[in-house]
Amino acid sequence: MTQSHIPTETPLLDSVAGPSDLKRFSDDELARLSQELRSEVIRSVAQTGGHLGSSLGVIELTVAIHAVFNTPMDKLIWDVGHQCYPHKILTGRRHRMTSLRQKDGLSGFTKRSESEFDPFGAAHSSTSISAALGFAVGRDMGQPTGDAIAVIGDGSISAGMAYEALNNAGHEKRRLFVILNDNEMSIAPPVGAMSSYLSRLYANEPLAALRQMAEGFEAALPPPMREGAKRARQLVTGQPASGTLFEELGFTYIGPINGHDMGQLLPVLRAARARATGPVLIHCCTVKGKGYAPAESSRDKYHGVAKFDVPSGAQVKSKPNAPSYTAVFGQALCDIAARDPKVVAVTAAMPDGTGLDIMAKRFPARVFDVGIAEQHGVTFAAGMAASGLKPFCAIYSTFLQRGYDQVVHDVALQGLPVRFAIDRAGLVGADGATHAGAFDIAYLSNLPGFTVMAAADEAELVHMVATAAAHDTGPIAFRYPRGSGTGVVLPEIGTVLEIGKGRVIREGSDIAILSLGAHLSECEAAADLLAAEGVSVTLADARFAKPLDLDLLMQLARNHGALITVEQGSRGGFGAMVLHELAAAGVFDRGLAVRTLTLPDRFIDQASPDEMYLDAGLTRHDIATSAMQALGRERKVLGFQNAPRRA
Ligand SMILES: Cc1ncc(C[n+]2csc(CCOP(=O)(O)OP(=O)(O)O)c2C)c(N)n1
Ligand SMILES: CC(=O)[C@@H](O)[C@H](O)COP(=O)(O)O
Ligand SMILES: [Mg+2]
Repeated sequence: MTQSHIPTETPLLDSVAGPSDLKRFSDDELARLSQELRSEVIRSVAQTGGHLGSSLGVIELTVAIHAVFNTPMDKLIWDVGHQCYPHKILTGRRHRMTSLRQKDGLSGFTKRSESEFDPFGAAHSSTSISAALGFAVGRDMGQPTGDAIAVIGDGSISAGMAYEALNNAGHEKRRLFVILNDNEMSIAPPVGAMSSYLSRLYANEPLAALRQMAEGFEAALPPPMREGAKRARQLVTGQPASGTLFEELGFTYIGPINGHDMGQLLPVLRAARARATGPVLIHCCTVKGKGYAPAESSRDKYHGVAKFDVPSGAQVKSKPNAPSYTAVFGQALCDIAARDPKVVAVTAAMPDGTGLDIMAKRFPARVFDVGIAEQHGVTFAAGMAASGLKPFCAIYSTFLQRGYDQVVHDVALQGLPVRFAIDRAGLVGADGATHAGAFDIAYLSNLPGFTVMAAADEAELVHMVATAAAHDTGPIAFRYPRGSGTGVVLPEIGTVLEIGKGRVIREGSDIAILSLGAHLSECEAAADLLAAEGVSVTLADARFAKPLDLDLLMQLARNHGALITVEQGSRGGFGAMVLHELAAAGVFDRGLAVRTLTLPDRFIDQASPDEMYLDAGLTRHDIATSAMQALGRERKVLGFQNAPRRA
């Protein structure tokens, strides 16, 4: 710690090329740097959009950690990674911040391939403590790595995986730092007993001053804080080193401390770093959106924002021509819930993102927010289904991956009628590969007894919600993409679809395109391109990946020279199911040309959804080109390849 020496008019941030530069700043200068960093984050995210509120809440924490620890030798692991913008600025990526979340730009999360200061990639929550413990073991087994520090939010620590890691870390007793960034917010207001417990930890005024539970840490703190710590400990527990859940699990618990006060953060981190021999949990209280009034005063604390005007905080949002799939689902489910009191719904911490907020407003007692707990959410829904209720489990495709064994073991194996509403199916844009809904068709269609639907447009989605509500004989899922629908007229009330039946959209004779889900409009455009080339196309919407409409499939196979399947999903999904049936029926023996258009066998980097589908080879031109190739009319393909593509 040195005295302040840099003139106040000189921006400190300009002299920071990396975290090592922070070591020469005094504590006052680190506090000054924090303010500059806050302004920089606001200025930068105003131009790009992104996860602003969470990043503003960890400004001081980021500066303090980098000032005290020795990254990248020490491994700093941000849970979810959506709060890592100040970390990116301090770790040599300031000049690239205007590219955040765009094609070829900086990721909105931590990413190993992006920087040595991102030792572990993230975007799905609650993984940080496990990964940090892995690094700690690596260090203890001689790997060239230093301390491991996990920073995890109060929302993310509600997930089962975080408890599993705490449990294991408490048992391992290795030197490890967990910083609980408690801003009393998840995406939505936090829920659950753990959240209430954390609130109680600092609701008590003596604790709020400072709770310092270990003798060693007390001694290392400056005298005024030491006294406060002793008093707090005795007041609360009457005895040293026990009391909080974390301590019972084997951690040394420090806090709660004010995560925006460098006067508390720096000495506590220094003391912990100097003295820790086992796992330590430092409980920091922060404010989501801290220091930017529009964020602090908004309901969602500007968790995720579009580009915005800095003085007013007004976000630049384009006016969509059609309602979002999410809103259509939320309203359709609410309408059904109004008619059927057995309908209930489950969200894992995303009531607004899934559209369940609509039903929650009208039927609050029938919508269950379980916190970030997809695994529990699925089995909880299975239990409700077993009791005779009609649960809709609304989880993004990418996050349902977390609950896969529960889908298999608790739902499918028992044939329970849980309805899975799978939002964000397909490529989602700025959140990138971590959030792509790529795999659900594959991972659900292979399960015996599962019914899997995909909505071609928002009217179809309304029908699928009705179909799922009426389906009592086993699990059923329907998937739909992020963003606005196609603008079709919505039915007043959904029609229950015949299970396993597709529909023909237009009839032709040369080639059949069999689409599953929201790429139907792109297939229609491809059919138009082909028609302009003199190719007559039958276009069908499969509606069901499982059970497949075998009558329709065989009819398409019989009556056309080639068949193309198209889906917004990975290999191993709809196309694979079709190939399996075609092979079983022996159609290849009769010379049918088949192509399956899926996402490629690689992860697609962030960009706009259109750019991502272009990268994936799933544009109308790709579909038309494949069709021409399947028909053996190679020369015509050139025309399509040279045609302008969507940006
Ligand atoms: C497994 C998983 N489920 C859901 C999400 C969506 N999600 C991203 S951030 C977030 C809230 C995190 O809250 P917290 O950890 O308290 O961080 P804060 O934003 O408050 O800083 C949620 C639910 C996710 N990233 N991963
Ligand atoms: C960090 C995270 O996982 C969420 O905030 C996610 O970015 C939300 O995405 P949507 O905007 O699609 O709801
Ligand atoms: Mg939080």
